[in-house]
Amino acid sequence: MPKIDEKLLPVFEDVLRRNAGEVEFHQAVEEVLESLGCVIAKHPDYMSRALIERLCEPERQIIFRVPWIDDKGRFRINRGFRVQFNSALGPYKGGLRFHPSVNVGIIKFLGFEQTFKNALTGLPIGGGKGGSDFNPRGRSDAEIMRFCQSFMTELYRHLGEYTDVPAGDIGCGAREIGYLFGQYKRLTNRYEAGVLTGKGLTYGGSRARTEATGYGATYFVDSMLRTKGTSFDGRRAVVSGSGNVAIYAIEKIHEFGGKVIACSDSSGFVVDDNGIDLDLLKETKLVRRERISAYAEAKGAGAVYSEKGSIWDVPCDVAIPSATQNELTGKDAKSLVDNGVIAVAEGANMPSTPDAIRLFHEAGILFGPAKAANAGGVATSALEMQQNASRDSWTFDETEARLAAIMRRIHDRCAETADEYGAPGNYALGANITGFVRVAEAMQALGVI
Ligand SMILES: NC(=O)C1=CN([C@@H]2O[C@H](COP(=O)(O)OP(=O)(O)OC[C@H]3O[C@@H](n4cnc5c(N)ncnc54)[C@H](O)[C@@H]3O)[C@@H](O)[C@H]2O)C=CC1
Ligand SMILES: O=C(O)CCC(=O)C(=O)O
Repeated sequence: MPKIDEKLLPVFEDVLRRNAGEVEFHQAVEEVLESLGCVIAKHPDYMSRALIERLCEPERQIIFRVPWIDDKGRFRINRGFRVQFNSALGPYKGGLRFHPSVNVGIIKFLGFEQTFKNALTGLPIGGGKGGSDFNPRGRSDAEIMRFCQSFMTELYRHLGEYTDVPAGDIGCGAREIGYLFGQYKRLTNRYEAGVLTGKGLTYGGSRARTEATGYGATYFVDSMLRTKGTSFDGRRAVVSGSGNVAIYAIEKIHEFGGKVIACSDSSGFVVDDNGIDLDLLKETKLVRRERISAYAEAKGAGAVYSEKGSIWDVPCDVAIPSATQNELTGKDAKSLVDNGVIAVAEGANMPSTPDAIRLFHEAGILFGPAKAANAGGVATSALEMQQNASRDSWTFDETEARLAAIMRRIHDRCAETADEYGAPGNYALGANITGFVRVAEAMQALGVI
């Protein structure tokens, strides 16, 4: 199994030393470096020009205080982050995560991954990520708005349509993007639509952006299945999470003729053998903002809620982890493989642990890594920027057709690169190398940056 090439070990040791304790960032870097031994053998100049070291060091890291007042008049303080990772290909681009677990290491791993993912889309976007340890759960609308306004009151000076363009992520959806955009507009006195993506359709958002990550992951799986002469038709799928990515992955799988039989949230999971009722799931999660247990209660017969065990023990043909990092362990991967899974694609960022990925590769199943499989969201954000720049607004079908074409291209590029480097079918290797080479070539052309 791949290990880091000895020429790259000093780079990794440096990352560990300079970013002590940032375990998710270490994990993300290690996974990419394991793929790059064969690249530096072909391109020794990448080493001599320190391109890999430069790529592991963010261009800029911003950490700031976010003070706000809750509904009871109490003063609250959160910490805000924006890691502007790499702008060789375009303005920094990547979401904002609002979740109590957020820290600089998590934002750094996400920004690092984003840089390669954005490169893979083939579109002119650099990589960045941000967020806060703010917990939106149980907060009123007014509290969310005050928090977002305070967050933007610092962040706005670091943003711009040619500089850095955030979007949503966990805990940051259309409502939060609206409040953030409103405050940006107030502070700058500019209607700079291209400064944020994931906007509402009434003020410059793109059709299909909401659906894009989940739809895109499903297109990616469909492309992988086609290489084996098969499809979603009649297949059982499990999708973890029940947020933005999960909901629209479920929607598209159903359109493709598959049946999603389980989904989850951070408290437990639901198995519904008749297939997840998407209208009820949307009502539960997007409108009433309730726990997934409320779905099972409302659905009644056929739907079983559980807080014990793992969603990955539910037998399925296709699995799309779409909740959070490291949610699918080696043990879960073994269970999926033993139960006959044929394809796994990462809707979330880094949801599979290194052990799990190793097992999927050893078992020879189709494995779509996050950088490729969930790139549809950011790609459609780039399409939103295009529409904003040309003051245009495309139809849903036109935008989705572009998304589908981008996902098929990403799939094919990863597969071709894997073939070229002697590892046919290894999409993870293909994604890492394709993304890396595109950024490295641009950095090389731009001088010592
Ligand atoms: N929204 C987007 O366009 C994109 C999101 N992603 C990634 O997809 C994943 C999900 O993001 P969204 O759907 O946007 O967020 P969301 O906030 O809409 O939904 C997150 C879902 O994950 C669940 N969850 C969170 N922590 C969990 C845990 N520890 N265990 C089990 N479930 C947990 C939540 O209950 C919720 O159902 C994240 O890894 C995010 O970085 C990746 C690409 C684009
Ligand atoms: O749409 C975007 O700019 C960011 C999406 C994102 O955060 C991700 O791909 O993880």
